Amino acid sequence: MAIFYQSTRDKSNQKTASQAILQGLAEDGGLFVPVDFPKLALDFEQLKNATYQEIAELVLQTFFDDFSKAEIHDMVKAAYGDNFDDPEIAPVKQVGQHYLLELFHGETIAFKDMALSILPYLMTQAAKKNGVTNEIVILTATSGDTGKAAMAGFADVEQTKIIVFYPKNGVSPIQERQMVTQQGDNVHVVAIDGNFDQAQTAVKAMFNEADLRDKMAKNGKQFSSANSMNIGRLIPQVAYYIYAYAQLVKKNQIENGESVNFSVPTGNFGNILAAYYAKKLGLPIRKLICASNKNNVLTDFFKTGRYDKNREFFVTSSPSMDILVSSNLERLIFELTDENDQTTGQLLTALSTEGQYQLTEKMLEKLTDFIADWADESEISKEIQETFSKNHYVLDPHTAVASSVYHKLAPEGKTVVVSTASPYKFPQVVLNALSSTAVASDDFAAVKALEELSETPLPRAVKSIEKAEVLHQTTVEVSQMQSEVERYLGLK
Ligand SMILES: N[C@@H](CCOP(=O)(O)O)C(=O)O
Repeated sequence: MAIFYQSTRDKSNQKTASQAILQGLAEDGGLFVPVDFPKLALDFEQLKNATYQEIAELVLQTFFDDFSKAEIHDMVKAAYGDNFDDPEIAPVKQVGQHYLLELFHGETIAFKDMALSILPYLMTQAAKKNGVTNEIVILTATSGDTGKAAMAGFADVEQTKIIVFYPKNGVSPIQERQMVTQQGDNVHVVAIDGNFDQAQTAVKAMFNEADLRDKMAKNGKQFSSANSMNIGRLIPQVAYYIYAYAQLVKKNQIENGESVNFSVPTGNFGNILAAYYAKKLGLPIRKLICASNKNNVLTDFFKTGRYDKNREFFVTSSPSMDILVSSNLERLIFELTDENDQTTGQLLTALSTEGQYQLTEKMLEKLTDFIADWADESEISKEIQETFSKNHYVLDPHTAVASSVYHKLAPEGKTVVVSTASPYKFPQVVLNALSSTAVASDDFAAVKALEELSETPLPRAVKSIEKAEVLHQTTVEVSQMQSEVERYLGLK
């Protein structure tokens, strides 16, 4: 059965998987979702012995069926190899009474590598498949992790250019250094005087700005996305939920068929939506814990059905989650409206014009798969400190949010906390949580102090940037983002 993808704002706008990946965002501003959601009879007696790569192949073959099995096999093999520093790719560790799914063993030590190591292959193969000879310009907004992972993935990939926008004062010093030292002839990273929401809104607007699109086309270029609005970013993330479950069965931690919870640090709603898609596919999941930091717009949404971004935007110690407009929620809203593209469009228009929308009672009743809460800065710090003193395990601040919220909600059943980044991306915050006396003059001093204190191996991703040359220093106002894109692409 061929799977088609429809826009959440116009169901008649349908594409094959490869076309949807190439496009990134639908012309009408909507996000692509499967027309018929696939189901799999997941046999964990077999899957418990599968490698990460085999599970990734299964997931990609199921969702992206206009790629051949051989193509998917080759792409998976190239994407998940010794670029990961753990042969298991996404190991599951027991910490106390729960489990941690470590998603930070890729090149840029954040969970974004799980999808961005394969997206460049999917993109270039999709271009071939559809006879697209245009240069594909990957336009990306980041609050810290996506940007570096996307650049690492697309650096020097033929027929592509990548442009990344990040909030100048809204990422950690290590995240920023990872980005500004990125090499590659097709890579451009730009700081903005604004926050992630402003960056993402401007990026989305550029996709569908008619004049810009024409100019791009006349110059043999077209946009795509490396953010989770691109279905090609989202679906590879489904694999690690299935793999985690298979590992728990293999280690006799759960019975085959037993439902588990996943606690997911949530910002743009991509990671937790991938978990929800895993559940729809057939994975036994009890509750999805949507864990937020002080930017707790999603906690309020799940508790009340009102999405209201009219609130203060906080810069926190978990910057990748500093988001008030969670893009992927649109895919869930589309389902809550019984796939009504008109209603979805109206709610999302209300969000951009009034900054809020309210679900009906009927829609709210359908939100049973999720529970939600948030952690403030002192709870994050306490969680890092307690996890280390009890288990000698160092959490990064994002994972600490998910762990803290898991402890707060204490759901029935076994829980996997999704660990989305290495603590070495946020050394000052983690060091301060672990020691009240340690002082570090800068982030690399904090890295060293943290390494000594925690005896946690230092990843090569951090070692390699300490002395690396800064290659990108552009900063623009939000209102100048489009003109910076045009300048870089030689469109003016
Ligand atoms: N958390 C993100 C923000 C963008 O999210 P994405 O999953 O849609 O790429 C980041 O680190 O940049």
